[in-house]
Amino acid sequence: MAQAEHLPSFLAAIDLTTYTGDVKELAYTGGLFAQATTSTLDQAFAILKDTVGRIPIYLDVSALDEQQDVVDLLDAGAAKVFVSGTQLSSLDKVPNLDSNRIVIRPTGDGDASAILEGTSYAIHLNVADATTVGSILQELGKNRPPVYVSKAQITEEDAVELGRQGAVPIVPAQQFTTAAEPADGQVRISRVLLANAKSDRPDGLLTTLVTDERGIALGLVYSNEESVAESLRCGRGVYHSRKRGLWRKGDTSGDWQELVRVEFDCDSDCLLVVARQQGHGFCHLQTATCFGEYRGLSKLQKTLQSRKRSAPEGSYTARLFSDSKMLNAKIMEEAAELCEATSKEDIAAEAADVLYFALTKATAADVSLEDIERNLDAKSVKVKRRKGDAKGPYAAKFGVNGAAPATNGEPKKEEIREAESKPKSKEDPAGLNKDGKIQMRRYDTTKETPALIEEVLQRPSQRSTDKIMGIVHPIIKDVREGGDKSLLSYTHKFEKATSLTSPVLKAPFPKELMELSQETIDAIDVSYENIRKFHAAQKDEKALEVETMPGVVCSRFARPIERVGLYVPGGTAVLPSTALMLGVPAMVAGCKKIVIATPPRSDGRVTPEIVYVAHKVGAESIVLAGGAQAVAAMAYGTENVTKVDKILGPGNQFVTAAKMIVSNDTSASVSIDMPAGPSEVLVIADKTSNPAFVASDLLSQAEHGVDSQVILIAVDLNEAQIQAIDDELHRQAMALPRVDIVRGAIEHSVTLLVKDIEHAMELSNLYAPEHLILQVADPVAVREMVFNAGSVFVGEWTPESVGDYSAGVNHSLPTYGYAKQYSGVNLGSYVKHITSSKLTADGLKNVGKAVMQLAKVEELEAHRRAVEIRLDHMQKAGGS
Ligand SMILES: NC(=O)c1ccc[n+]([C@@H]2O[C@H](COP(=O)([O-])OP(=O)(O)OC[C@H]3O[C@@H](n4cnc5c(N)ncnc54)[C@H](O)[C@@H]3O)[C@@H](O)[C@H]2O)c1
Ligand SMILES: N[C@H](CO)Cc1c[nH]c[nH+]1
Ligand SMILES: [Zn+2]
Repeated sequence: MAQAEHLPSFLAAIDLTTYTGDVKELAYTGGLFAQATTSTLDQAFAILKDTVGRIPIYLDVSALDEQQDVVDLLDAGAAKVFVSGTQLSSLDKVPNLDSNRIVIRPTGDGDASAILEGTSYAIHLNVADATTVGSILQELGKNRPPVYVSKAQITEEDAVELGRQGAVPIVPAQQFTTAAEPADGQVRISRVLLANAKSDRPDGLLTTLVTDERGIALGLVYSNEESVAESLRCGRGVYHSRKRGLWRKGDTSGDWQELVRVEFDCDSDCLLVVARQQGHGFCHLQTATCFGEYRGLSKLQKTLQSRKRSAPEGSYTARLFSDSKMLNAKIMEEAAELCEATSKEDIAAEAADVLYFALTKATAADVSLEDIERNLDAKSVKVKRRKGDAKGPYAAKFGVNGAAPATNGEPKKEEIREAESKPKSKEDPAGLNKDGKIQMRRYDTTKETPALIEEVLQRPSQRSTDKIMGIVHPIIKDVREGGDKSLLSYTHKFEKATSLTSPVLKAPFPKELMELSQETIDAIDVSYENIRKFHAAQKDEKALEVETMPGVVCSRFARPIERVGLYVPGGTAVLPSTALMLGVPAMVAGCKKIVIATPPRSDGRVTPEIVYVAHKVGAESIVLAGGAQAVAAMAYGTENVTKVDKILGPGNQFVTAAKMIVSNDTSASVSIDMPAGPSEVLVIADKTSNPAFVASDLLSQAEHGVDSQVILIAVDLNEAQIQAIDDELHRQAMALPRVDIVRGAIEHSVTLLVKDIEHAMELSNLYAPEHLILQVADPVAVREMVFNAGSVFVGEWTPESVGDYSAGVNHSLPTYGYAKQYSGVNLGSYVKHITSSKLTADGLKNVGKAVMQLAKVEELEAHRRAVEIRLDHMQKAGGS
């Protein structure tokens, strides 16, 4: 499926060696395209610096040898980079790099369609003629990725035709013109810009939204080719008035507009003109917009700008503008108050004050909101993220980033902690978990309200369900309709496994795909055997039989679910242990077809450990796909993926949402195990616990993902004992390879101080953790008090990780509080229970009266007669 993306109407190719910065008319629309080579790198950085946030710059970097140069160019704000296939495979591994910023540049033009087939990256085609492009585009159909096209001798007709087909033509900048009558070989900007325009009006006019640079709507007008061409020519807002024809805004009122940008909306039926309004405003009523005056920050900016021009002498604003020391003092004062604010209202009020004084400082220096937002946008495209640690005196002041807390009147650590113990809201920014020290926020339940404790026990917020559903529904539909081809294209997109040609690996699995070290084989074998034993013991070997009345025998027997689909996550970590946890019970239960789905690596292969487990449990196939697409393929089946009856296994929000959707679709006829999402653990520790053990258990779940959550309930611990756990947590975390993930998880993790084990268990049952660890004096007795938990780990010698891998219990467990109503995966998850009843004649005589009476009550006469007819028959037979 093509990436949903807003494409420019064209790119104007410039030569970095001769570029002088004169791109005025071209800057109003489209983007600039240039070749960055080792010798033109400096110019490339210069143009990016010059245009960042104003003109999108597209760079062909296929001649650069150093990947770091490419990343630096993206960091400097390049909109997209055009890369070779070899560069792509290494760029793939760069964290935070948005795949939408990469365009693949196949070499040669012969087999472009073959290269395009199945890829989800945008493509740059360098072709001989427009007809070839036309036919390639047609062949690729609507769902193709974005295509950029350049051509040796490109004419206006070529560019227009390409635009019509939805491709982005690349035209040498010097060929572009704003002249009404172009000379030979020239290309009119307005024509290419409007190539794909669609008017939904009978008069052919284009509905035009006019906004300011902040995106605030100024008004709605109309345009046509003539007005657009004129607008580009003179750099002003020019429109088409239905009464007066060509309308150069401001010619009579003086309220004219400086043109900033012209572009189309997503489906090219509405033109967007971004303009800098001069004079009173856009509206004929002399207001800023046709919808009234500005509000919020725009209004504040307008007021400050006008005060700067003419503030009454002695007024407060005039003082602020003229006294920079006073202004700086106000900014610091308000920032400090914002740090101290805790309630929603106070934070809103203090943040407003900070913004007011900050904007005053900006206005004094002629810096506008638009400049500030451009700066924010430029930062948002950075690939290399700043660590964002607090610096210098501020780090010391708050004792973060390992800095010693300041003395000399500055708050000491104990003072901060003291402040911490005051009632606070969940989002309290003064929480101890600053990004330097890895530390959980701490709440004393004897001092806080129960409502606050319940609030802090909320799971980390997940992306909105609507948003996730909005992403997942189309994926499911695509795979259901497009089968293997769609499934593959999603794998190419998400897993970047572009070399993969078949979405399924069928058993018997080739030996070379499961080559492992002997230690790994031994470890898998030990775990396999323990999991097998524990799950085999859960088998109902014999049917259950109960004689409810003399001659009335009820029984229940189990049968395996025939075809099961097991989802083994593979996004943030490869989890062969999950393949064991799902595959072994399926095998023990006797499921006939075991299908395992897991996202492949970018080389298209599955981790050998997973292949080995699949082989051991007798899986019939491995679906090389992840996410919602894998779930859909197993729910509905495709040409090569076997349809299953039940889908089991944990996964991220896309996987969980897809499981929910398919299980609700009666036409899919598929059930699921449970919602199992981000890992979590709750540890209850008392004075007998070992701080290092406690910290290690918390960290073992925190390292799963930034959305994991870990909770410590400290039972009657004193400050030194809690501090010992905190210190251990920080020390051990800093030594972990996944420390960044841990940091993210700890952000929304908490320590709760309670007085006794009863309160600890009350909170634990309320939270219903996926894993509950009891590091307390009498853990077996405390286990009796557990009502809601996925799996319990009893005593100091039972780390949670033994359950994750090898003890024999299952690690696929309900999260997010679902332990209140769901069990974790167990043998019962793979079987159905069928009941049967067998009556003798006496049995029917004994129970028949009750049946007939109830059937009568329900007025279901046929039910009643089914008994009566038999009883009559017995009577006749007995009488004869
Ligand atoms: N509760 C349990 O028993 C248990 C056990 C193991 C793992 N887990 C949890 O399972 C989760 C695994 O998540 P994961 O992400 O590592 O792997 P995953 O395999 O669940 O998800 C990866 C897939 O997500 C899809 N995806 C990613 N971004 C997408 C996007 N923007 N749009 C659509 N699809 C997208 C891709 O298809 C990708 O293949 C973790 O939260 C982990 O803690 C839970
Ligand atoms: N703790 C996870 C379940 O929440 C499972 C797992 C797999 N590998 C390591 N841990
Ligand atoms: Zn784990």
